[in-house]
Amino acid sequence: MTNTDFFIPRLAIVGVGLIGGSLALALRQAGAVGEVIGIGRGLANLEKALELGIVDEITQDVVAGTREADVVFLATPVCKLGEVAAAIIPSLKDGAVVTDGGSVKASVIAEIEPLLRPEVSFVPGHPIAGTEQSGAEAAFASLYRNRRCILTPTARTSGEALELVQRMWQTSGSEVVVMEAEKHDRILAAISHLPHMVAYSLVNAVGSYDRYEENILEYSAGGFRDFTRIASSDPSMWRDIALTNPEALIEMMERFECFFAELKEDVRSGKGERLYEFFQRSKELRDNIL
Ligand SMILES: NC(=O)c1ccc[n+]([C@@H]2O[C@H](COP(=O)([O-])OP(=O)(O)OC[C@H]3O[C@@H](n4cnc5c(N)ncnc54)[C@H](O)[C@@H]3O)[C@@H](O)[C@H]2O)c1
Ligand SMILES: O=C(O)C(=O)C[C@]1(C(=O)O)C=C[C@@H](O)C=C1
Repeated sequence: MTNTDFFIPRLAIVGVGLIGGSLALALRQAGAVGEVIGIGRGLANLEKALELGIVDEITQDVVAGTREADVVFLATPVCKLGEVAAAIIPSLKDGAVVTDGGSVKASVIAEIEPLLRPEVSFVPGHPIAGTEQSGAEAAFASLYRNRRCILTPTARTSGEALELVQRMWQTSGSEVVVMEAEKHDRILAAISHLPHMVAYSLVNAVGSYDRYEENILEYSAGGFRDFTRIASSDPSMWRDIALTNPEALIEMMERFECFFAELKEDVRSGKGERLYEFFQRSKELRDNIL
């Protein structure tokens, strides 16, 4: 049943995992989509998506699956987005809108924009929502509810296409924010990419500690587990993100190193007052997010 005046007759999702699958489910739940075609490489995952009612049709042929689509959502790992766009853009129908959900924007735009032709629009996007799980089975309809979705249009993005993609994310429950790709990449390096690097490092540092002949991770309780949930995220996704946003990420890693080095010095020299102030400032910033 349709409960919105926004409607996409034919939506193609390339990469029916957590992000692509959840968009399909959210739009279906809102009655905002007609047919959904799921395109991917792994047949087992596509069959699961069909069985779960995420998509109506599946194919491993990316050109055939996208040819008649009104909107194509690219939800593959970041390093595959350009390759997929190059394969499909020549055969998309006139007026088709391509958008993506990649976690990094400037490198994706640099790859995809030169491939465009006047009849096909591209709206770069990134839903700021996710979990540490992947694949179609991890998808759920409410993933984007009350989350932000950042769109990073360029001078070549048509206003009409931008509005359509904006409405698509709003229909999925998100608040849409528009900004430049470079600003997006710097903000995400700080708020998302750095925390993943820290979590992966922490688990490796603690997990390889071998002073005792036992696995000390088994002693982990709330603190360690809450902090490191994201270290269970897909390693190939995070390899791609690190490779495609290195400048902004290194800037944030260096900033983190400075804070950590100061903290270490204050611990070493027993500066209780400085430690208290550091923890207090951090607590206030963290408490204010909620
Ligand atoms: N997981 C998150 O928290 C999150 C949040 C926001 C954005 N993103 C971005 O969304 C994208 C997808 O992430 P995800 O978490 O849904 O991953 P996922 O692994 O759950 O899904 C990706 C899917 O793409 C398929 N795929 C890989 N290469 C392909 C190709 N060449 N052609 C077609 N299909 C291909 C995979 O088989 C998989 O089913 C990534 O670009 C990621 O950076 C992820
Ligand atoms: O909640 C998580 O598990 C996430 O990692 C989601 C998260 C994030 O860092 O917040 C991860 C990558 C994205 O591109 C967007 C969101």
